[in-house]
Amino acid sequence: MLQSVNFTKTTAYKNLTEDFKRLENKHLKELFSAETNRQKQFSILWNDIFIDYSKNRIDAKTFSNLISLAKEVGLESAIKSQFSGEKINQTENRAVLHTALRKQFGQSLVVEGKDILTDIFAVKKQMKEFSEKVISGNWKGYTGKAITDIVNIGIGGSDLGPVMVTEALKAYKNHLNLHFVSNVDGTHIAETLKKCNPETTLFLIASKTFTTQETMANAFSARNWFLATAKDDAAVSKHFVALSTNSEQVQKFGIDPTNMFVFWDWVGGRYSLWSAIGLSICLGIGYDNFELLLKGAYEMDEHFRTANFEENIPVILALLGVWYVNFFGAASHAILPYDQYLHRFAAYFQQGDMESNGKTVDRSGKRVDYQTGPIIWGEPGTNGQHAFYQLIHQGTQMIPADFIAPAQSHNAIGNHHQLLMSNFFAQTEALMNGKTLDVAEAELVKAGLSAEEVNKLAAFKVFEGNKPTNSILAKKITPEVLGSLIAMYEHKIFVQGVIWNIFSYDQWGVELGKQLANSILPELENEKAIDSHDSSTNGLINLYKNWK
Ligand SMILES: O=P(O)(O)OC[C@H]1O[C@H](O)[C@H](O)[C@@H](O)[C@@H]1O
Repeated sequence: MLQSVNFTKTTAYKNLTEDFKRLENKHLKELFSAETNRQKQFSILWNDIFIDYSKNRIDAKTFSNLISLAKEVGLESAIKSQFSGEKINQTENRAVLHTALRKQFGQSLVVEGKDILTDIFAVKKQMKEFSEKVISGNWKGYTGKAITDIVNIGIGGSDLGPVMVTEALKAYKNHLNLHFVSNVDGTHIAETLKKCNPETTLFLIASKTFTTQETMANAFSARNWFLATAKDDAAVSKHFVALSTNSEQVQKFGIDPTNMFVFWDWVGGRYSLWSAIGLSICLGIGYDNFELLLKGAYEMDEHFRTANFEENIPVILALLGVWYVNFFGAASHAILPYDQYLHRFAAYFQQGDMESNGKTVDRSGKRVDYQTGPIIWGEPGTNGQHAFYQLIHQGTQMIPADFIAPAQSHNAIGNHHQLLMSNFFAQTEALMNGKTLDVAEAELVKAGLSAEEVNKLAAFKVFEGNKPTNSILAKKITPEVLGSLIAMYEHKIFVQGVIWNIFSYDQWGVELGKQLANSILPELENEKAIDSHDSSTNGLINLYKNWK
């Protein structure tokens, strides 16, 4: 079981406090000139991924104290607990075993006396056979036509992962058109169905619980739309399949149990793309590529599980994050992929990270007196450069950022990739070095400005620099590399949760809004004025009722 340790009371934390005093006002430029082999010291080449964390505000001593922190909070045994299937998600009394889904054929994992890989491999086989049948055109719709369009209906973890992965691996896409409907806003399903033909559309109803309001509403609307043309309940089985842990609800909805792809309560929603929830991935890029994605994740699992902390990528990234959140007071962390295909990567980890570590109560049930999970955000470069990088460069907040780029593009058109990469390299360099007042003045003088104008303008052209970044350079974004990158962030999140002494695998914080929406829903169904809430909520509801 996970130990409950307040990391701010450890010796390592005390030492880090001293490190902070030493480094708080030290410029990264100074650190680089003091250590000529700094990149070598603070980087890891692993498979086809290179992690350069040298542009961080640490020195060798801080690095070693951060590693000690991981040791002191019992990270080693926490990793063992997670991988072996202990019920570390204590508030839900569940194991956390998305890593089991990535195990390779021929392996086993016995949890509570049962080899859980037997069931996992059985579902994978079902996914392989089904996806191959649909892709080849052998799976026919109710009028005998092959499937052309797949609509995944799901939300949160039953949507974001498949969306992100199928976008990231679009270069591997086959002929099937993929659509994702998540929002309960009728616009989402309506606009999607406009593009589909009921005879050739396959719906995947993706929901771990099969009770999620948004997903069920969209699923019922999709079925009504389908039956309006098919006019035969028996046709549903050729066009609707379920990805879920809840067979009872799946059957109630009317989906044939043979069309159900199961997973288990030990797969957290935001960690479920590796499970049956990944069926849309198999359909979109083929089962073999899905297996490669799992393989890449498995390799990262093995690295995380076995590498010394000093060489352990997720552990190091997590510790650097803690360093900025808890010592420098960073409130957010940016994920900035220089790859258009990764345009949903940051959005995916908004759920992955913020739903996991957005907690205020520690594992003993007490309110924490330190900061926990940061706000995760980001957009692909170079678009972000022309939008929000201003604040990263010259704003008052410290925003540690991960820059991710592939050395090889899937679309080598002209010199596009060189243009992209020149920006990737330039940004972290600029964030680190900044621009001094002297340089800013000299540039203005060179541009022919008068002394007075130089004096007026120079301050605005100064970049303090000293902004920490990680550069994550991959050879190419293949399914395997993507799998490794996703698993890398998953483990980073876990490590941070262990250090912050919080439960990373529950998400009680999403419940209150759901509860209140359920109590408000019947109030919207009649014309009566509402007075059961505060004046703001009553006023809003009543105005809505007047206007609708
Ligand atoms: O897969 P489902 O059971 O439909 O859940 C979908 C999503 O909704 C929940 O409210 C949680 O916030 C998410 O963690 C989950 O992924």
